[in-house]
Amino acid sequence: MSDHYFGSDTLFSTLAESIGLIAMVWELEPDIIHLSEQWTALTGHPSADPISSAQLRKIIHSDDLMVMNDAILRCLKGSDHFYDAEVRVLHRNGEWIWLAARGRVVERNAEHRAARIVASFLDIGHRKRAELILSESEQRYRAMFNISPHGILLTKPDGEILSANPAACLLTGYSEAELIHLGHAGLSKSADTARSSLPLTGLQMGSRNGQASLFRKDGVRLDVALSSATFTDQSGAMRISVMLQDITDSIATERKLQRLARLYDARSRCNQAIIQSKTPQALYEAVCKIVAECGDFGLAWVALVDWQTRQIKPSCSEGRERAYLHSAKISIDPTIPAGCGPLGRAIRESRNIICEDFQNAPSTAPWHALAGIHHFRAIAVFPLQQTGQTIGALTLYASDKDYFDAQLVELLAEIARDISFGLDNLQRDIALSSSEARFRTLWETSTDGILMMTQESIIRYANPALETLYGHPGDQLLGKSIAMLQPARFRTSHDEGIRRFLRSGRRMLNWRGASVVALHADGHEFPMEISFSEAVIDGERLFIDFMRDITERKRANDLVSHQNAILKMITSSVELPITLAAVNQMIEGQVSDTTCCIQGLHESDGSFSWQVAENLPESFTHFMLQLPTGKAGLPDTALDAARVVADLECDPDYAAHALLAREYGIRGTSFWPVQGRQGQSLAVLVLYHHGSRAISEFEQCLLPSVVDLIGLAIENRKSDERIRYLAHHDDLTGLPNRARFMQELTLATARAARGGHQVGLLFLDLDRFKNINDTLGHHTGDAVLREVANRLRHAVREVDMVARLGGDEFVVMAENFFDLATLTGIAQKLIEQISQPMDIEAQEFHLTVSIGISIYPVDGSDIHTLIKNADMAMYRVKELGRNSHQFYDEQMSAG
Ligand SMILES: Nc1nc2c(ncn2[C@@H]2O[C@H](COP(=O)(O)OP(=O)(O)OP(=O)(O)O)[C@@H](O)[C@H]2O)c(=O)[nH]1
Repeated sequence: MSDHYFGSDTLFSTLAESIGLIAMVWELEPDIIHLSEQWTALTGHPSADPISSAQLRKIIHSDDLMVMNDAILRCLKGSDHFYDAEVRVLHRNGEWIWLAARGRVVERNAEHRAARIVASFLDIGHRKRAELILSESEQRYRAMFNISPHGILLTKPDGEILSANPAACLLTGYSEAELIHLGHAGLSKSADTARSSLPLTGLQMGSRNGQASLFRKDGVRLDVALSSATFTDQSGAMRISVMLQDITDSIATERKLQRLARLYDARSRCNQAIIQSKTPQALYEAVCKIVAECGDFGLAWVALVDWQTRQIKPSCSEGRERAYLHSAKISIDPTIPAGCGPLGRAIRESRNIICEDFQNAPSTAPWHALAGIHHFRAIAVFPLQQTGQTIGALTLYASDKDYFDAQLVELLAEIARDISFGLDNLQRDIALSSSEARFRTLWETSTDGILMMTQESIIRYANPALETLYGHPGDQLLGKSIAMLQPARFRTSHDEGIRRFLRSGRRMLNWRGASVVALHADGHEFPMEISFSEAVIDGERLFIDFMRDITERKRANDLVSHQNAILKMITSSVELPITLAAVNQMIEGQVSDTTCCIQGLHESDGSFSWQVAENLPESFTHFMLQLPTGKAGLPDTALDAARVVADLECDPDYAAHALLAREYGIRGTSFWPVQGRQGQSLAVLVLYHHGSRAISEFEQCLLPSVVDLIGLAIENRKSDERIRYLAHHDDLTGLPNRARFMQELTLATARAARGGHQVGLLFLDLDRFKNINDTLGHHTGDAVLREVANRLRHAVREVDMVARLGGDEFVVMAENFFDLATLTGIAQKLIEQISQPMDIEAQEFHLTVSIGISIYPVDGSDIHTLIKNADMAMYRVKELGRNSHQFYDEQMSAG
């Protein structure tokens, strides 16, 4: 402030200085501003010299000039004061400082215009800085409030909403006004009153952090994260700022993750159940329970389908809404609405069907009302398959729409596939266990020996029958070479066979029913039928051998084929000794340690006259043959009934030949009488046993039939002989018959033709034989004929043949005669013999005979001509008076 001014008004000056407030005195005309020292203190500018208003304006911030102008203008317009004109003044140090100016008009001119203004300044820099910070903070808060992506509510502690930012409006779907109207409580209630109310716990409690659910205006439930802070507003009232962050998605994701984690757990638990379940029903129940629990499904159930009736039947169900199934009608019949729902389609089409809005989908219309009661909003159906065929479905109901996201569906589908897989396994297991049981039974109870051997012929497995078959305990077989079951001579060919097969696949042996020779543990060999197959068991290629002891079968077959051979021999007229030798051989093949002898009876005297015993020493059989029946040889009863002598040495009846028997290594014997069809004794079959033993059951069966066979052979032989005899002999007289005679005549004429000699043929016909028949009967006639034959046979040489042609006609054939006189001599001798009286049946007969003679080749070059001519000559004799003979001559034929 200038000295002259302040100096001239000491009071004012003193006042100004003392209070330190007055900074300037502005004389408006002329424009002079006097500055005090306080100005200097405030602005750093000198105050000794007055300045003009223009100079003042230069150091006032351009933004604030208007403020200064307004203040002055107000004074100029008549106001005496101006207050708090806040302006920025450039401090001498170059910084802007805030000053609040307050002025007063202290002098006016005659026109009452302000002539002098006194102004004081207050340093308001501190306040301005505070205001700035506050303003910036406020701006930041406002900005944050308005543009925050998170909802912010300003509330009273009682939950009344005072303000809501745009994000909160966006989040909740309500306007700010609506929110203010609703308050906390309203937000935590759904607009849809049917839905449950979830409290905004965090808001109500005013906790700093929390989580809550609220319902949007459109009814959608939101999950929000809460972050609240309590503060006091300018009025000192307590306020709460609540920040809402929509975490619905992350909560949903988290829930899904949790649900998935639970379902993954469920899957592993299901897999456990699949392994542990023994039946499909147990599997369904276990899986249903697990899935319902882990997936938080209101209902999980397994439906089974009956394809014939098209009915769906719940196999099991789990979940709090199980009652749904009592009322729900579900089918797979596509012709009715109940069959066109997700379950019906899923089963028919064998595919997963997910319905994310169960209560609104057209296809689920039949169940909308019921589903509403049970809060089902989404459904997922996963068909279950067994061996490729859909047998039902796993069906799950969730209380939220869109519950089944892709990941969940995939997981549940996997569980369904696991169940299907489990069902197949279970079926396989059941089949396997029943097959295993069957196999076990077969393995353990089979009468066939079964062994499995490696490619190296090492025995891997052997069943109990095999042990019995070979006489080796099982533990002695396992791990051993199969060679121990084979006679040494077959081992090399077995090994070569296996090697060849492994190399080329060629089978030299019949794999089904090959006959081999097996070696028993006790060293004996026995016939075995063996069938092979190949299998890979536990990764190892094995040969499986099925073995059957065919000793009995072979014996039976041998027996049958032997019997057939013997029967053939019998019917083929093979010599009896050869046939009986075959019988002995058959018995010796069937009965171990036995040698046979068949001792035949002489037909006439009943003594043993022949024997067949090719395997007994001749000295022994000769000795035995000599022994009379009932003495030391065969027992008295040998021809009547079979008898067994187990040990000759212990039987006093056989003391005589026990010694001899021992010499030939014979201990026991048995006798089997052979009888003919009429019960007549034919022979005895004698079995000599090399050890002391009783007859076995088999032998008891075998030997009677063998004995019959022997009887048949002997009788057949006799019949044969008879037939053969009758074929060539006259049954009545025993003379060769016509057929035989014709053969012999043929041969004789052939010989004569070759040798150039002659054959004489004498044709005999008894004279008036008919009378005998007629008077005394045929029987006597037969006796006469036999006597005639006898006489004729004895009347001629051995070389001359006598035959009966039939009736009372006989022929004599003479070869190698010298002349006709020889033939005449024969004829006369025959006539003479016949004419001798015959005593037959106490009567005497006198017979004569007429004889015609022809000679080969002169009287006929063939036998028929020869016979005819002899016959003609005989008739000539008859004509001439009988009882004589005639040679044929050609005139007889002419006559
Ligand atoms: N007893 C018996 N009579 C037989 C047999 N075969 C034929 N006769 C009979 O033998 C008789 C043969 O008679 P013939 O040769 O025709 O006549 P005959 O009485 O001998 O008279 P002649 O030959 O003219 O001298 C017939 O009565 C036959 O029935 C037979 O086997 N036994």
